[in-house]
Amino acid sequence: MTRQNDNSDTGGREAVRFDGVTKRFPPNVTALDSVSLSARFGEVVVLLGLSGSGKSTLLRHVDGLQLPTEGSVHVLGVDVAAARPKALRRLRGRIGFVFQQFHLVPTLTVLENVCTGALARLRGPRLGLPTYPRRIREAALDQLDRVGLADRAFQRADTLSGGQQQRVAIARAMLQEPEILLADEPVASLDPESSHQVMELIKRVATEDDLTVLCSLHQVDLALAWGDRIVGLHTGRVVMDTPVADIDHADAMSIYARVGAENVADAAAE
Ligand SMILES: Nc1ncnc2c1ncn2[C@@H]1O[C@H](COP(=O)(O)OP(=O)(O)OP(=O)(O)O)[C@@H](O)[C@H]1O
Repeated sequence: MTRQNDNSDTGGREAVRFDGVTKRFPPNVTALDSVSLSARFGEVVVLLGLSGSGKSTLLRHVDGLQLPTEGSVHVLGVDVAAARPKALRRLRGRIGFVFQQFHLVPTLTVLENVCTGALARLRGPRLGLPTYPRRIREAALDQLDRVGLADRAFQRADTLSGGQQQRVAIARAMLQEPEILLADEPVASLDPESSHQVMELIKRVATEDDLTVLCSLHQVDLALAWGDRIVGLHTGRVVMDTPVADIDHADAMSIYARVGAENVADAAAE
């Protein structure tokens, strides 16, 4: 599926834009410091940085879970801080999430877990697979097929491996037909092989669906293998914003070296 984007509400090809975003938490933490960046449709942007550098805070600004202390965030053409509750709800419906801990319901079947991705679009609670409309069940099965797990549809979610559970979580997110996918350390709990499989899948769905992905990672090799662009954060500042094609492993590692990172920031400012 290739989405035809209506660029009238997306400000051209930008799906996400941060302009001078600073986020402070009391009493004196600056989690984001004058962050400006943008992400285009279909682009996989990987956020790298030390623990505490601001990656999760940045992701939480995309769906308005947190609002900037200064600056602005535009997502799919919507000024997130200025959006009314209804507009914010609608915007959130266009954003999918994948988390480190998968957040599946362990006792439900794999297929029902995927179906829950449609809950925001359905009225009223759903208890049990038959309570979902047939078209949702079929679409969920299609998404499971896409992530290579259609044959596991009727197993309990907790009988799957970690890598498989994350693929189910991606199928659930994709059932929502999002335009943006936020992935907060999606492979942090996985072994190296499963990590590559999950990142390969994220890259594939992004390409197929013209989906914008913002994904925080701690593994430079995965960022280089599956990202289109790397944004490096260091104490809340963007110290690198570079297409993957233009950097090598050593360049990317400089994000983690305090002195190296500051040099990159200084060079970028010159
Ligand atoms: N709600 C909050 N209240 C106070 N401080 C916060 C809050 N959320 C984040 N912080 C602080 O903001 C800074 C950035 O945190 P954030 O979680 O964004 O980093 P991170 O790069 O995602 O780290 P990790 O890789 O460990 O997940 C940290 O100093 C953190 O303690």
